[in-house]
Amino acid sequence: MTTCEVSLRNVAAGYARRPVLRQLTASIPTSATTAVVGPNGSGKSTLLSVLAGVHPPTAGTIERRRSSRPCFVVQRSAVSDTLPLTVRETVSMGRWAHRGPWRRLTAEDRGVVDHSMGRLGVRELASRQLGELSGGQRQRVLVAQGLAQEADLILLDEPTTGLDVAARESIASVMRDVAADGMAVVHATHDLAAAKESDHCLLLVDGRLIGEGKPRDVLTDSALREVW
Ligand SMILES: Nc1ncnc2c1ncn2[C@@H]1O[C@H](COP(=O)(O)OP(=O)(O)OP(=O)(O)O)[C@@H](O)[C@H]1O
Repeated sequence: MTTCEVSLRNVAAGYARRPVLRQLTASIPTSATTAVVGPNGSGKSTLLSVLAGVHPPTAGTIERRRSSRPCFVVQRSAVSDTLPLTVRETVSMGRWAHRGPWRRLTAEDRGVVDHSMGRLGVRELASRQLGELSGGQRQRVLVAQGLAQEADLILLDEPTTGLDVAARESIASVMRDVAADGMAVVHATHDLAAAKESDHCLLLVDGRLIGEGKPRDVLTDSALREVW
């Protein structure tokens, strides 16, 4: 039986005078990957921000099974190129929620940081500056930072956009592995192939949920023709 990590009921959210999500009722399963799919402007990033707790809903309820802080990996363009940070420092920031920014990392923290870099294949880049990496390398570093948080709920906004096939496959395989470890992984994506490989899928159009379930049942040819 599927365990529900997050349960949203009649959730509404938006910006100033612009309502975006409307009457959204959906479940995010534990130990599974969930793809959030929909056209530009359909509300995918807004939904992720609501799940991350950084954007408060204006109506409805959101129930979490576990109370740890969610990890939110934003699109790589949202992270400044100019920050003078190495890859190791960037991934270590994932431990701040556990230690605070001014406390020294413990041996356990350093182990988690090394393990997270290893999972994403960026350990050999550890002493490089974030700003001098390629887009795909940076994106893998940001996902490693997310993993270092050891959150139960991982939210990734378009984690594979603009990446080559190898980098896409490496991120997809990490998402499957961390889901198998018991986490709930949610990714907003325009990559229908990646969405189809997910365990669960939410299809959004104009802020409304028009399909939820197994990708093969939601992303049918007729649904895709209708939406795009
Ligand atoms: N900070 C903001 N202030 C005002 N409106 C916003 C803001 N962010 C997003 N919106 C609006 O909310 C709507 C949903 O945007 P959102 O970014 O959630 O969609 P999306 O499905 O993630 O789009 P995309 O596929 O283009 O990334 C859009 O109409 C957008 O213009």
